[in-house]
Amino acid sequence: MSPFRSYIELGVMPEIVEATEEMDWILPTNIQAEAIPLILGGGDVLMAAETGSGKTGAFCLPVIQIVHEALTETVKGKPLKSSVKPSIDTKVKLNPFDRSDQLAIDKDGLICQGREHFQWLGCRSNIGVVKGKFYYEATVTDEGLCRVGWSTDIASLDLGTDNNGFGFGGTGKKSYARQFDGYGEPFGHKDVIGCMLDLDNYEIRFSKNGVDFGRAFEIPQKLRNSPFFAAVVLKNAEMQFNFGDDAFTFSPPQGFRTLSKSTTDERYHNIKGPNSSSKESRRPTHSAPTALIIEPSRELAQQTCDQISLFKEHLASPAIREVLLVGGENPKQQVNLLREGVEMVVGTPGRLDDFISSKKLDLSQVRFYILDEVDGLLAQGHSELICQIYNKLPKVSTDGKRLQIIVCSATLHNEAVKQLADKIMKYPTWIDLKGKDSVPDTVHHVVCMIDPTKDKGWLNLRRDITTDKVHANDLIKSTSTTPETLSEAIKTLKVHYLVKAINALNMEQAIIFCRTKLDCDNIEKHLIELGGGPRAMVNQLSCVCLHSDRNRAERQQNLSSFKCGQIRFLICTDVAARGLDITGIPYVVNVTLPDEKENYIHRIGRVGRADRMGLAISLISTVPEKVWYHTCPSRGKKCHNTKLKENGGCTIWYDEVQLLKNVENHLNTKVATVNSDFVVEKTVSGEKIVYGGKKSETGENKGHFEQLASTVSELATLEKQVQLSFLSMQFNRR
Ligand SMILES: Nc1ncnc2c1ncn2[C@@H]1O[C@H](COP(=O)(O)OP(=O)(O)OP(=O)(O)O)[C@@H](O)[C@H]1O
Repeated sequence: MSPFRSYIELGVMPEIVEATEEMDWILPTNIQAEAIPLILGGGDVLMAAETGSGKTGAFCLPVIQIVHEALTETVKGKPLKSSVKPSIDTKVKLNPFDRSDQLAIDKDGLICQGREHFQWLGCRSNIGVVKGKFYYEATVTDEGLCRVGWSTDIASLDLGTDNNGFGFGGTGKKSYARQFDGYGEPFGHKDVIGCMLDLDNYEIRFSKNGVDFGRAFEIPQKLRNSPFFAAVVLKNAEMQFNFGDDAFTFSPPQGFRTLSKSTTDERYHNIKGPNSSSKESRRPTHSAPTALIIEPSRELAQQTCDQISLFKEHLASPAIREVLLVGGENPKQQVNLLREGVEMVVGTPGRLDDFISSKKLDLSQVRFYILDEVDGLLAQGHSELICQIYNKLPKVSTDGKRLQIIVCSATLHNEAVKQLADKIMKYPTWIDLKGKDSVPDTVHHVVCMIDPTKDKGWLNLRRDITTDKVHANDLIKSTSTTPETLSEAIKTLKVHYLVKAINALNMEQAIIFCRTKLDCDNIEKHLIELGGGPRAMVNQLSCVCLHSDRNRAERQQNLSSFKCGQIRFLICTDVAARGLDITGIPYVVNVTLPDEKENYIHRIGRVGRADRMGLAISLISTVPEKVWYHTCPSRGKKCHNTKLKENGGCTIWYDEVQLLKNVENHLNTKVATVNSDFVVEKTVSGEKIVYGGKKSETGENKGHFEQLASTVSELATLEKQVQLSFLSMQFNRR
């Protein structure tokens, strides 16, 4: 798709476009150009795109638009729209209003998919028949368990488990009233099952790949006046249906007709469906949002919430109300806000879990379930919560719209995400701009190897630099080269090298990532001793910390003073690795590599955003470092157990050389090395790159306008040629 389509062309409403223009978003980014139409079109979407590529806008813009449209209709009391109106539809399809919640049906109503491993999910056709002899075909399009057949409209969706439905299952069994008897033969992937209903002789039979197995059931007397519908039930399987609109794979037996050719007097419409004629004005339900967005950190949730309030700025009344539900905020205030009414909720897992389980948040109206930084949420252990929330969401809303699920991240390429998508998403579209996790070309990243066997400087630094006390019980001797001594040496050298890098590159601002909260605190302490710290705003080393031991107010305050440039250095744990968007930050320093390679990509992606250039430097120890790994109940509070984890303690040996290899393998690239003088001379077209500056200014890449320039000039030349040839034709005619 061309990256030059405007927001209007993508279908975004003018009021929202006005807001994007005020933010200087002239054209959609590539991910926005791909995702917006898909979301507006009602699809489930998995968005994989580099850090800083504009994913927040890609999901927020279309969701806000749909939420606003729905709200306007609700408040004005317009008739509820329905994408499928079973009572008037003349085409035979699977009925989305007569199915198990989690069963997915494609838009044509001919394919259905159940992804539950432990639960049967069923569905029936929208049109049934009351007389005649009918045939349809069902093909197994994905391995799994399935039963097809015929049932009345009051039968259980778990076909064949009550007195109103007749099924034939893949294990070669027919079932009625929960009685499973051998019949025909087993079937599976790619087999075509013919389902025959004979209401002249009151019998049901089945065929497999054209082989008729003969009578399976005699329809009992009490059901002979009931309408019969095509029915299916699946367990982690998929089936495709042909009710006769397409040519059958195997011809129906003599005398049987297709369901789609049934006549009006033979037909019976399933009345289950949305109330398509309600004109009653409805007020939005309190505490019941239309969109639910989950973010892995409070800061990111706040940021997304702020973006929503910018995007909705010019939307006419009724106004969309967004509520932030994160820990550290007063829950009473949050409850009050919800009670006033809410359309969009942005929250973090813990607080959302609290509010949902205590029924303070009503999920009955949710139409959009959005998992931002989904792999991060899964890595934090929230897979179960995500599924629990999903199970509570309505799969079709009161106005007949299906639940849409959107997940995104710069690092979507992992098995856990795929498994989650299989479980909860319905025919999702993958938007994968690169096909693998990658680093944007605006982000340069280098490593500086630190070898304590060569750099003995740590001996003199020990008294000035506080380390994490992992070696409090070890004998650290200047003369020894034991792993413990080298590990302690590296802890000291890392802090020293950090300050060296800051000075060498004359860093205006940087985000400094540490592995633990304690490391953050120790570095802050050291920078304060050097004259910096939170209160030394004008100092070269002014800094603040951001990690989960700091209270919400301090975290907010620290982030905002860093964002507005009052403070030069933000020292943080991986709590700030993902999503935080601060334009123009020139540098990231990884004092220690993260243990998850994905977080390396997210951390370094805090620079090189919104068309700016950025440099990430990782300090890598050439020797193993012994670090805290608290598994104790207190999670490290007052824990001094320096024994290794395998010996019942709370430490591990950390191997950064291996971690670097993992990152390099994942990105399929070698990360460049810099010396301890930190001279990083990157030039493009002879010009030195200014980190923090605009990419287009450095000449490395051109912005949208510059990219368009050559096309525009080509068009101008073409237009001139056309005009000249037109004039010459006119001239020659005379
Ligand atoms: N169409 C646009 N034109 C100009 N700037 C944009 C556009 N879309 C987004 N941006 C800017 O790009 C920056 C990055 O956007 P965003 O935070 O959505 O990235 P992301 O893809 O979510 O990154 P991450 O993976 O790190 O979370 C933001 O500063 C945002 O304002």
